[in-house]
Amino acid sequence: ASLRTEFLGRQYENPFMNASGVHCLTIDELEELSNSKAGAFITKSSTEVEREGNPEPRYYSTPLGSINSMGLPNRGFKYYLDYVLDYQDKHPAANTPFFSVAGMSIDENLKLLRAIQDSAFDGVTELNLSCPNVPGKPQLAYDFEVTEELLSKVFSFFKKPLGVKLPPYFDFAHFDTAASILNKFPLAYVNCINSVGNGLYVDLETESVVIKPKNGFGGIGGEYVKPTALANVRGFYTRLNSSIKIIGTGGIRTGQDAFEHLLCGATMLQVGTELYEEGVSVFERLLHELEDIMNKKGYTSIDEFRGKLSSL
Ligand SMILES: O=C(O)c1[nH]c(=O)[nH]c(=O)c1I
Repeated sequence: ASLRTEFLGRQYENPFMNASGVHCLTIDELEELSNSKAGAFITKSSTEVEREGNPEPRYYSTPLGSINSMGLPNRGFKYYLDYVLDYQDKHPAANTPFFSVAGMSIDENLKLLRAIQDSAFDGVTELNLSCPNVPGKPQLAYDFEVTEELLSKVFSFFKKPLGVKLPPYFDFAHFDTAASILNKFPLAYVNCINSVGNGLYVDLETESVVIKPKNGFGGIGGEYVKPTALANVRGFYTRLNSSIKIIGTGGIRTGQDAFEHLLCGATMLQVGTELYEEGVSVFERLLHELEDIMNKKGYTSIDEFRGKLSSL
């Protein structure tokens, strides 16, 4: 079976990539991703100015996943733009890394996107509308009016491929409203889901929370979130114009999880918690496990089953 994937007119050896935020804060981490079996990779969401992020401990792994309240630490927009432009020059034949942006305000998002539009960047941009961990900042994509206002301003000038990173939704009315807004714009894709916001993990021994920021509240990832991730992938796959592709993120720990996301309609697949725990070797394991499942089922390409989830 072949895992070759076409996404936004570009060919990828396989659909796997890192979830923004994991293993992508420094050039060393980005280079390790570039040299791994990942089909693609993406930078840490950046803001105009470098950020320390929240006080530690701010990430904690559990048997079933993870909780994080990193607080948008990043080296600043210029650090990542310089990296991706340098990457384009050094690897003219390869696919340029994806670039993630998470401005702290509408104006900052517009400023960063204008800079990308005016630059030589020829890759795909991901606008993060769903960071749950900046104290005092609600997740943009839970405010439908602001989301629509931002996207209409963005698409008045941004002409390069742009996707949005969405938080999980939990109500059909929200799927319907979000999709009706997103369908108004020439979006390249939606990425479902970001971590499930503001969960709480308790340590029995210490009778305490496990991360310092926000009294222990943080975004949940890993096995806990797969049913929600699959529901959001499927919910948008069945509501959005077919021109808007889906990136599936959330709970991908095995080839089986990857297969399920593809069956629900995902094209690219992002790995967060499992990559954090296992390192970049996770990609080799995942693509072999996915290939084995496809061979057992008699599929030679992903196109044969993508989106073909049956109802009863
Ligand atoms: O705390 C973070 O840095 C963070 N953590 C997440 O789980 N998702 C996000 O989009 C972000 I920007």
